[in-house]
Amino acid sequence: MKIAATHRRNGFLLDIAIDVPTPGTVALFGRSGCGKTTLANIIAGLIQPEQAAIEVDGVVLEDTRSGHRVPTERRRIGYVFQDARLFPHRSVLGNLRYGEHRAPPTERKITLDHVVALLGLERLLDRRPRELSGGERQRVALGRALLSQPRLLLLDEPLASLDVARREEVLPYLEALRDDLAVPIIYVSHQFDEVMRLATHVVLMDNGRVVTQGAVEQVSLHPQLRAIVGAESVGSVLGGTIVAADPHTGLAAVAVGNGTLNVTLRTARPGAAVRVQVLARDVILATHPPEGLSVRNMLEGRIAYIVEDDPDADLVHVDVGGATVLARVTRAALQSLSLRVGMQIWVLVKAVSIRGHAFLAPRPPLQIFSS
Ligand SMILES: Nc1ncnc2c1ncn2[C@@H]1O[C@H](COP(=O)(O)OP(=O)(O)OP(=O)(O)O)[C@@H](O)[C@H]1O
Repeated sequence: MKIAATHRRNGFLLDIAIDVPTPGTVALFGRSGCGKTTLANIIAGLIQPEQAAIEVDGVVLEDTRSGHRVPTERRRIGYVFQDARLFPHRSVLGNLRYGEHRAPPTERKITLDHVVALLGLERLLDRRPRELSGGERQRVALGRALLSQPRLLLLDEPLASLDVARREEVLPYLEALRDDLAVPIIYVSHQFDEVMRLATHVVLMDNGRVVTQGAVEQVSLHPQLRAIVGAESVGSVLGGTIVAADPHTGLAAVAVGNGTLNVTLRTARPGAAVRVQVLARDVILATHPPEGLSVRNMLEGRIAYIVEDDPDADLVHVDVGGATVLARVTRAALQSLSLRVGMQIWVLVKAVSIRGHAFLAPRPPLQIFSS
């Protein structure tokens, strides 16, 4: 998928270039007003930009240089907004059928049965949208978009109107959708925990431009992230593999870098890929391997960088064997421990401070063809 766009509006300039392999989930992440929705609308064909070159899976949707422009209704983009925008007078099934009818007959690969099972809609089919919770409405909107057989799913903050409990309810469905179908997804968000759970590629945007883009692990270390998520939420995302899982305690041992972290994971399966986030404020550094502590998570590493965070504290980047842990350390502690680049160091973190999510990389699609 290649997306390049330049667009000027009321003094705001959007100037973006993204080139990522498909399928996958690309998160457009940035603070309010940075241009995420503008870019999504350009991709959908709802805004005509000054310049654009948009190609999804080898199909050119727009190329302003040659004057080629596929009209919005023929782009085959499944656009899901913050509010579900369901037809109020139709049942859930009727809304799903509407999506189905929009699909070109030759492209009907994603079936109604598959979508209903994937999004857990079995018991809701006869209901009207007003009889659904916000999370259920979003699941139906996702189903309707999928049944239009999109070449791209464009999800613009689909969880933003939901409370925390409802968001948690919908997120596993989004994960299932990402892992089960080979439809490329663009996911607009300003919640980093959603990005960490869903994205295979993150585009960090600021003021209409790309600050950085790449894997979540890499983007989590970028200094400009702090301005968006806040100093308290700065932390590194580490990719790992589950080596052991205890269903009784809910704790899983996750191999990360050259060590192991114990992480609370609801659904843990040995061998599965996971991402864990360790907040910089929760990390303790020790210059010698400590003994007699209750903390069970300890990684050995070397200090790679020390970056000023604010007038009183620094962010210490510790390489723990190919992965990086961030630690927020006061200037006073930095000096009293004589921390410096290259130094051997032990990283300690409480299991409850680690957020973990099972993560499956996209794989070839299941057999979802109608018989
Ligand atoms: N219809 C419009 N007319 C003029 N300017 C607009 C319009 N919509 C958005 N803008 C401006 O364009 C810029 C980008 O807005 P956009 O909605 O794309 O940002 P965003 O990152 O999606 O923000 P949010 O997370 O709040 O939805 C902002 O400066 C905004 O004020």
